[in-house]
This record gives sequence, structure tokens and C-alpha cells, in this order.
Amino acid sequence: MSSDYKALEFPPLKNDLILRAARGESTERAPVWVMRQAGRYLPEFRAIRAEQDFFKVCRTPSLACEVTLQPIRRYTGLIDASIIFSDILVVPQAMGLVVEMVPGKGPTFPEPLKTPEDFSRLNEHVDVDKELGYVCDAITLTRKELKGEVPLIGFCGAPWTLFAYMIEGGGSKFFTASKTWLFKYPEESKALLERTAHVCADFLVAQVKAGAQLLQVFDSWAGELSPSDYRIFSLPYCQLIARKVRSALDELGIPQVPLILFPKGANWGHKEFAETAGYDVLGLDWVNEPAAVRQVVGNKVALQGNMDPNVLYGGRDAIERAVEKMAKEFKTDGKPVGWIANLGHGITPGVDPDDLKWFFECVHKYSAKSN
Ligand SMILES: Cc1c2[nH]c(c1CCC(=O)O)Cc1[nH]c(c(CCC(=O)O)c1C)Cc1[nH]c(c(CCC(=O)O)c1C)Cc1[nH]c(c(C)c1CCC(=O)O)C2
Repeated sequence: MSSDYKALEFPPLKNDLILRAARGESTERAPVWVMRQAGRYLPEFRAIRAEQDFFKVCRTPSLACEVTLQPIRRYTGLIDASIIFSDILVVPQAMGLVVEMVPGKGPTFPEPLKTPEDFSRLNEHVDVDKELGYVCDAITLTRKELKGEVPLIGFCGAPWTLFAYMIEGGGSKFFTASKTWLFKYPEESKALLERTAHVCADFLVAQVKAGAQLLQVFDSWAGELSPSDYRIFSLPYCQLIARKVRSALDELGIPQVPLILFPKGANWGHKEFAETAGYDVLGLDWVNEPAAVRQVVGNKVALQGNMDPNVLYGGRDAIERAVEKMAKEFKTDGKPVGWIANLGHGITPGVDPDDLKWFFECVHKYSAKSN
């Protein structure tokens, strides 16, 4: 056992529902959490952000821990997982690029990568313990503070999604700059994707050593690529991450943790991902019919998702009806089997926190075996 593996120091876990569902097991009800559950819809989060820069919160373990725990405290007994407060863009920062969170604009790279010559601006070798040790410290502190209430999820962005940010310099509508790279400099693009994948894998292993109990890879821009381009420029690097994480954990003598892949929008590929990506769970967005996806993936993977986050603006009746329908579609023979309830993407800033509470209550009710 690696001497810096922290698991033995933590309080025993009291709620392992999400771990069982991630392994594909039948559960008494579906576990539930939501992407971006620590975020601007919470007044207690906005109060911290009014005082502190976004990346300052990420880099200060006590603040990251506090913000991670906010939804857990508010929704005690209703929420089945925490996710460490951080951002996918901490990896490009560790690789040597500057990223700022600009109010009203979102994440911004003042100097994105323009051509492969800009590789010289990236760090040759990234020591994740040194560059991203603050995330690991936040994870260790949060595991202690959670007192075993619910498991803690670690995460990173998928190489293609990070590549798009590094080249576009921020969010994008048409992905012209990043796709220009794919088609004009395919070999250099693959080199950058591979380099990023190694940093992601090392970072995920470090997160597990620090105390993360599940890992999610966010491929938020998966749906921007054609299936054949996805097979060249994204899937191999998601596979590399899964393989490298699993073999590193084995080598270190650390028990495996469930891996979740969220290939948002790549809804043509679930069967292929279930069979070849190497993940335990696939995240679905709301443009999917859960029963149809279950049919094509069989019991190879667990599924996570998938209510449209905007339903949370529709009031209690709309939320209840959508959850009832979602539960019915995800269940196998009337039971939740290998299903983690979630939204189909992150929760948005304008949601009333009490409406999210109602969403959790409806999931508890409608996902239970008898409902
Ligand atoms: C693409 C992406 C990013 N970051 C992330 C993704 C993948 C998930 C997805 O597709 O939504 C992942 C992420 N970002 C954040 C988390 C924290 C954990 C959680 O509660 O889920 C996670 C898992 C915090 C955050 N990350 C961000 C916020 C809000 C910013 C703020 O506090 O000002 C939070 C809570 C900022 C961010 N960071 C990023 C974007 C697009 C934005 C939003 C910009 C905006 O709307 O202003 C990059």
C-alpha cells in the first residue's frame, strides 16, 4: 500500500448508494447528485464569491472544502454524493497557460494556443503533485469534514474539451479555431491531446490517493465532433485516461474506484463507449431516451442522468412529472439497477434552491423500487 494513500485515515462511509449503483447493482432507490451542485444558484456560494476570486476559491483548500460542503449541508439526507469544488481548467493552468474567470464572460485564456509553435509555452513535464497539490489538499480536507456522510467525487476535463478551451481561449459557438487545428495539424493535435491525457490521468490518480472515491471525466464538447472525428481525437484519449488510472491504482495497491465518462452530446456512441471506453458509468444528457440507451448498452455500464436542467425553472408540477417519467424510463423491470440520478448537464445560476430540493425529494419517491 502506498504510504501516501489517505483512505485509512478517513471516517467510515455511511452512504454507499452511488458506489453500488456505479457498479451496476440494483439499489433500494437511485442515488442522486447534480453537476455544479456547488454553484451560483446557492446564496451561500454567491456570498463567498462576492469576496473571493473564482480560482482563489479553487486554490484555497479551506474555501474549496467549505463550498463543496454547502449543498451537502443544505440537502442533508437528500443528496448522495459530493463533488470537489474545482474546475476542469486547472489542468491547462498546470500545463502552463493562464486562465482567468471573467465576470459575465466565463473562463478566458488571455493567450490561447495559436499554432503548434506555441507548444514551447507549455511545461515540458507537469508534476501534478506540485502544480495541482492544492486540489488534492482540498480533497483530503473535504473527506475528513464529510465525516463519511456521502462519497466524494474527483474529476477532470476530457482532453478534447480541454484542447478546445486551450485553443479557442474560452467558450465557443462554432469551434473554428480548435477544429482548424484538428484538420490542419492532425499530428500535432494528437500530440497535444496525448500530452493532456497523461496529465489528466496522473491528476486523477493523485485525487484518488488524496481521498476521491469516484472519478468523472467531463467531455462537455463531445457532441461537437463527428463520430469519425470523435474516434480519432477524443475517444482514444478518454481510453488512455481510464487505462492509465486503473493500472496506476493497481500498481500502487490502491482499490479501484468507479470511473464515469460524460460525453455530452455524443449520443450516437453509447454502445461503442460502453464496450470500448473503459468506464463504469456513462453520463447521459437530456437528448436521450434512457430506456433506448439501456437497451443498446445492456448491463455493460451504469447510467447517470438525465433531466433537462431547465425543467428546474418549470415549477414543482413540471419537476415532479419529469422525474416520474425519467425514473420510469431508467428502471429495469420497475427497479433502479445501475442508475445514478442527475441532471443532463450542470445546474444553472437562476434556479431556486428549494426547487432543487423538490427535485431530490421526487427522485427519492419515484426511483424507489415500488414506485
Ligand atoms: C466546461 C466546464 C468548465 N468547468 C467544468 C466544466 C465541465 C462541466 C460542464 O460541461 O458544465 C466543471 C466544473 N466546474 C465547476 C465544478 C465544481 C463542482 C460541481 O459543483 O459540479 C465542476 C465539476 C465549478 C464552477 N465553474 C464555474 C462556476 C461558476 C463561476 C463563478 O462562480 O463565477 C462554477 C461554480 C465557471 C465555469 N467553468 C467552466 C465554465 C464553462 C464555467 C461557467 C462560466 C459562466 O457561466 O460564467 C469550464
